Amino acid sequence: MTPHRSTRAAVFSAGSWGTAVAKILADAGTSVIVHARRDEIADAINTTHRNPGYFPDIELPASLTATTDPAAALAGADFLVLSIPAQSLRGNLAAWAPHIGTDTVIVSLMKGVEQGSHLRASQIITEVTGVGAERVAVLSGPNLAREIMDGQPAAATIACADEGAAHRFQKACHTGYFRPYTSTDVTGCELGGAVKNVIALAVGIASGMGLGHNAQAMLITRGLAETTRLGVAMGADPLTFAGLAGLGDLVATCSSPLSRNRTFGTHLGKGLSVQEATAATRQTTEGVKSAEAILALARAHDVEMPITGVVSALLNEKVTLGEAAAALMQRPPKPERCPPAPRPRGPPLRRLHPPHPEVPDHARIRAVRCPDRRHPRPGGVDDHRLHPPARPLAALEDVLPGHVHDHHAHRHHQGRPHRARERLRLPLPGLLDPRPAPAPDDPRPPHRERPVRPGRRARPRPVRPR
Ligand SMILES: NC(=O)C1=CN([C@@H]2O[C@H](COP(=O)(O)OP(=O)(O)OC[C@H]3O[C@@H](n4cnc5c(N)ncnc54)[C@H](OP(=O)(O)O)[C@@H]3O)[C@@H](O)[C@H]2O)C=CC1
Ligand SMILES: O=C(CO)COP(=O)(O)O
Repeated sequence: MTPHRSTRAAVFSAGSWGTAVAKILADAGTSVIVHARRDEIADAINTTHRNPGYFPDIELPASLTATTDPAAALAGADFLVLSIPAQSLRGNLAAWAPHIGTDTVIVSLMKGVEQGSHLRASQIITEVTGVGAERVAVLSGPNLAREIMDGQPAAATIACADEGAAHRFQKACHTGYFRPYTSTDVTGCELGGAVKNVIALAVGIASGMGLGHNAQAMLITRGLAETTRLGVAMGADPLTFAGLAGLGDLVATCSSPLSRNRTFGTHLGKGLSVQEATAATRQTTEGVKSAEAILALARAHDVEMPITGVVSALLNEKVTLGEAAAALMQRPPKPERCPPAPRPRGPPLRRLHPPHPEVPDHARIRAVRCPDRRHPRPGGVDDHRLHPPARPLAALEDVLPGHVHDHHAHRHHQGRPHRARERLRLPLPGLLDPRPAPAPDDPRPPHRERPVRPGRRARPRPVRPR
């Protein structure tokens, strides 16, 4: 926490999080210049040391200055800190790229996935600027900007393929109230930040519908499970999702009324249309724009994300609130965590994991396959790719056409009415169908045990993919 004014950071955006991170950096002793897109905001920061657009009541450090000129902001910058809406990153960055220095480390604060390309911010940065992964970092964690502006303690994770770059930014933003940790798991940190926004929408919806803390905790916990599944499939370290950028951010966002995503969800849960909820929201709500892109990633990686699926369907106004809740609750029963998976037969893993520059091939394969098949996979994640769900997701398939990849249903139910599907077609009597969840169509118990001969110890039998 030693002052180091010789370190320079250019923060691109004078929005909520950009302003808060600029303040953190300045308080940590870094020399900071903010790039605002509006003259009046830049002028106010320079003259009154306040940001009237976002935090009119908070005095900013006097050392913090602002400009609307990207070249001036980027001159001599050690760090370019980006904090604009993820969907607007590509176009803006293309205009700023010529001014980025050859040694400048680019730090993304953004928690969204681009529509159409389905890329995360760090990938867009690499693509647009041509800068190598060793110079692209992300900062993510439970960081509600308002609390940080009030000087309340918080922590975050800075991830970069180059640990040295992460350490340098850690030093540049470490203050008495902000404690950054480092990591090399860029994919995991970014996915944790992007998917939690969608889960926060779901929790907000539940809260707006008047559902209680049990329901909200269920969404948080199962939301974490589906985030981890996607992350592991994309080469992330499962343990990242137990950290600040995973569970930490998920809990903060899903439980705080300060969260824009949770608040947007609450509006929907109270019966506002998507259009009305958008009109009631002034600031960036990344989950609304990212839900469909995240679902597309889930499909591409053959991962189940039922909560993201229903949120996306609600945002597209394809289902009602009651149908969405029923679709989640009437999914066929399954174990909370899948047991150790056998070595997968069928298509090689390589086909399911398209190469990615950030993750060496051997690491990707190690992340999902334990060399000793008697042991759980690292992190014990219930990973649909290696252990397909015992029963189909037919209930969800009806409300989310095309989402569910259901090998079991294809094998066993072709040409026959599906009980779960039939059930959903019935008009829902209330918010939730009070009838019991559909009985499994598969008469086999989830895990058959072999009869054990006296004197011999039972050994687990490899589970056949269904
Ligand atoms: N707020 C928070 O607590 C946190 C936010 N984040 C993430 O930070 C990112 C930014 O969010 P946040 O600061 O909250 O958003 P805000 O809505 O508060 O601010 C957005 C900023 O981006 C600018 N902006 C908006 N649209 C465009 C555009 N099309 N082109 C260029 N600039 C634009 C705005 O300028 P103007 O004021 O002129 O409209 C403003 O400076 C998001 O990805 C979010 O998920 C991450 C952690 C915490
Ligand atoms: O990312 C955040 C907290 O970590 C902010 O969440 P919202 O964008 O939902 O306000």
